[in-house]
Amino acid sequence: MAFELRKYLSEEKGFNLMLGFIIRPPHQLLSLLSCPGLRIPRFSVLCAPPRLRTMAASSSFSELPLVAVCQVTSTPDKEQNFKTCAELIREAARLGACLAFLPEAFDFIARDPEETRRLSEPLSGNLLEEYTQLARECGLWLSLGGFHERGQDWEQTQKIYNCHVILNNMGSVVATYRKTHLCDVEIPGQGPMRESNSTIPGPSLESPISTPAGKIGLAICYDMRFPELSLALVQAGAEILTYPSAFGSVTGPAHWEVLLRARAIETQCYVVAAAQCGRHHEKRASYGHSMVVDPWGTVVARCSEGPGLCLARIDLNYLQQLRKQLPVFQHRRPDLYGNLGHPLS
Ligand SMILES: O=C(O)CNC(=O)[C@H](CS)NC(=O)CCC(=O)C(=O)O
Repeated sequence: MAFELRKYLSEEKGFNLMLGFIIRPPHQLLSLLSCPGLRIPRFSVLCAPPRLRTMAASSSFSELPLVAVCQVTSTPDKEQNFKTCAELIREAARLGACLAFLPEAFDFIARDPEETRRLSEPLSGNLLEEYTQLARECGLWLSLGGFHERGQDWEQTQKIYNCHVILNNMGSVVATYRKTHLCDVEIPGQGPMRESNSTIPGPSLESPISTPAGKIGLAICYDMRFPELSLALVQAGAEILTYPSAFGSVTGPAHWEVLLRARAIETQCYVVAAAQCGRHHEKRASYGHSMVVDPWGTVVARCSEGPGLCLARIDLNYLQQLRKQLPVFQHRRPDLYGNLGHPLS
């Protein structure tokens, strides 16, 4: 994959590339591609390792499903945001991804709750229709990480749901999850976050959804702070956990990577976190650092600064092997602390 991509970027796009290799236990070979001079769409690709065992088996590394993680700076301009996301999604399709992940608030980031309400749409609105067409045109599955959704109860409540939508490659909505933990926090230096001013918490968790890359468990941003949720999702069969985010610029450096890697290690899942980055408007900025973590806890792909995308291969054989070698789910003691993360009904 690295070489295909390298060839594509250097021959067709004329980019200068650096290729590096890092060898680390357990016998993983990381191939690193980085392209410092790129403008949008910019790539930072740290490819999931062609593990020696996988290489020895019949399936080759380049046959594993490839996923793309898109990083953007949403503003209140919905049309411009769509253009940026569409460009990244088309690039992901050209690079051979089967699934592209967009961050929370990929549709817009407003200046205040009033503007959030005004710009919101129902799932049956124009914006979702445009993404439906895009998914079809590109033949790509899409994780739309946090759509400001006018739900059934909009007329009474005048509040929205923060809705993670999965579209299949025909553009059909195959899963929705409405953010259950709302971010009402005040961190010095970051500006207050009062998500519940405009948003209603979702009523339920959703069963993981089968995709060409694996079974995806749905969550959003602040949800990553609640391991009970990730344990519930993995016990319901998740292989990939997703945390599309607009993470704060103060909590980001301290918590972002640590939380994502912890969720990956304790659930033995891949973790995909598409993030907002940079300044959205005068009052708000996000941390960025979109990444994919493998079930061992290794960051196998990460975006560089600014809008762009990164890619990773999902190796479910490796995941199964690791779960056998390190069987933490057989070692739990619910008699001592209850069954945190009940299986979903
Ligand atoms: O406001 C919107 O339009 C979309 N929603 C968000 O951006 C939400 C609520 S303000 N952001 C987070 O949950 C950040 C969590 C975070 O930063 C942390 O857990 O440290």
